[in-house]
Amino acid sequence: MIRFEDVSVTYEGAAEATVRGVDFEVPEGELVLLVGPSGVGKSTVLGAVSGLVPHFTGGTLRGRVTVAGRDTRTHKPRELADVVGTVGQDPLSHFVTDTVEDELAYGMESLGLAPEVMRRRVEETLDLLGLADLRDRPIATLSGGQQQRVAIGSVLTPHPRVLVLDEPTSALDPAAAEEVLAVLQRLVHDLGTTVLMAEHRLERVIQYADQVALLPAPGAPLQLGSPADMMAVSPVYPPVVALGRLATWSPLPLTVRDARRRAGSLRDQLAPSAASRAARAAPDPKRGGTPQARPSDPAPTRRWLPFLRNHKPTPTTPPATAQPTAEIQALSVRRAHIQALRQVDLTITPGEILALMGRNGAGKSTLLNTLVGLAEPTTGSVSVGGLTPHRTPPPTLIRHVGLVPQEPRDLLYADTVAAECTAADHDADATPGTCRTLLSTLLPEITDVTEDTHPRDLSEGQRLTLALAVVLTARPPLLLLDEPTRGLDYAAKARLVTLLRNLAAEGHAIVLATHDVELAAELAHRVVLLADGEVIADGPTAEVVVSSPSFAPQVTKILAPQRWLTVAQVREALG
Ligand SMILES: Nc1ncnc2c1ncn2[C@@H]1O[C@H](COP(=O)(O)OP(=O)(O)OP(=O)(O)O)[C@@H](O)[C@H]1O
Ligand SMILES: Nc1ncnc2c1ncn2[C@@H]1O[C@H](COP(=O)(O)OP(=O)(O)OP(=O)(O)O)[C@@H](O)[C@H]1O
Repeated sequence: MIRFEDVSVTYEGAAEATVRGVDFEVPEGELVLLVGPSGVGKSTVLGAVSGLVPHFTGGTLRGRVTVAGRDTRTHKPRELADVVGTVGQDPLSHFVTDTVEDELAYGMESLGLAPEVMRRRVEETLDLLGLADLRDRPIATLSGGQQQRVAIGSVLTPHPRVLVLDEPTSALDPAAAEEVLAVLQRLVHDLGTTVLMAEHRLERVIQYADQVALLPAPGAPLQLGSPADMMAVSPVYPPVVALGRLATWSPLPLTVRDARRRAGSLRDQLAPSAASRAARAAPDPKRGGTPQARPSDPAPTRRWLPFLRNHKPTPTTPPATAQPTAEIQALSVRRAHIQALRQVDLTITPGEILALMGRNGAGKSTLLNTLVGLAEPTTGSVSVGGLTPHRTPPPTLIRHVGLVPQEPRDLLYADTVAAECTAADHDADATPGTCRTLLSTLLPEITDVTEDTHPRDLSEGQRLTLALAVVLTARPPLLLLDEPTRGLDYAAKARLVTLLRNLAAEGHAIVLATHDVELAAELAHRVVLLADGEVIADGPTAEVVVSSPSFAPQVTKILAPQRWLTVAQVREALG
């Protein structure tokens, strides 16, 4: 159904081809997962299937890509639209109409389907993707995850034979991701739909793949094989595989269920450390709970950019006497007729890393927005460093709080990476070069990107890192990140974890709104769960996530009833 014959793509101005010698086939009715580190060219391969590369992106495509027998060099994307449905990384750029129902119907209208067929498929898709309650809503008022579900729904309704999906679950909560993937699997199994999908959160998707197409490094040949074979050699792999590699299980487990079946002896080996951890763990006086295990590395340095040194500082529990960085009291926010937050109380203290979790639409972004003055309290109060955010002028506020938004492009407005960094230095009154240094430290590969690259042409991970560098340039005591691991591979995520731990050790308070349960398990001191605008749990990470089937990380599920959160903890305990 999809055939690549010795394909290489070179973007304009690039010294070398982004992908080269790509040669593989995807048979009809298979789901193939495209795996590889950030910036390796996954979106480029996907774009070559939908025709967006090179017709829309520019550059040169050598070799041949055919989809259902059509050559994508000679067929423009719209001439492939009846066969290929594409969801890119940025749902907003997809939408052509204003409301959910219109958007679901649009693709079918352009193909001239009969009104009764359109009606039926819209209803089916609203049900399948849990969008029925949102059918009349303007798309612009939906949360990030709700928008992503609409974007997926809008490509499903025309029943294309081929689906090309670039990180389709990146903004979805864990339960919604499972629902969407189950729908895709049904299409593959029941209708013979062919799916080519790139996704960084392999823990969510690997079990659905028939085959894995691996791009291990820039310019390296693409390898196609069974998920287990590819996971044995891939530089990127989910925690279940990391645990399998650590325990030398063969074949490698790909699901929590597989791993649980083999975990008996590992649990036995870990039992003494689990018992001694339990005995050591003193109740946390501040929160009345058991603190999670913490690395016992050297004391943190006070230097700015300490992550330059590759050390793991001890996450600090803030002293009880510390002045709060931010305080939220009885906060309610109404947006149009939607009650986005209800009576939220939250105190954020210096040095703490707090993960805000909850289903799509629970109110996480709204809460972050109130902290940076982008949303106003309807009732209640918000105070950051003693200031009321929505009444504070931005030049003052950026020194107190910075938000890396869900769509980094909402923050980036210059035409080049260099101009973006210069503007950030200027806005923050920082020494020229501060932003650029931050950027290269966060993402060493950024040196491959010229100063003149348009932020739009960066890969998703690169763009997010640029936005993070821009925000950090002003060194705000409160750093907010909305879904920061969207588009990041495991290595970039590990660098982000080190960076954020070090910032916290310096006294920065960090709040992450995230659906990435593995990130929360690894990084957060505390998890606040929101449901329908209300706080339903607030406590140490281990306590909040352990009891939740949706929010527990893979290692916790595999090794229960012992309470381990990450592979790193298990490795340390095994010595
Ligand atoms: N339109 C474009 N013009 C110039 N360079 C581009 C363009 N699109 C992508 N690139 C570059 O090509 C490389 C591969 O990008 P691509 O988005 O395909 O990688 P990716 O594997 O999908 O990355 P990620 O996982 O971070 O999304 C990156 O260095 C990127 O900067
Ligand atoms: N401008 C708006 N007008 C009306 N309703 C809105 C607006 N922005 C958000 N909402 C609604 O407020 C609720 C909370 O949205 P919010 O974006 O805070 O959720 P979230 O928890 O961040 O979701 P996600 O995980 O999908 O990003 C949702 O029901 C959303 O549809």
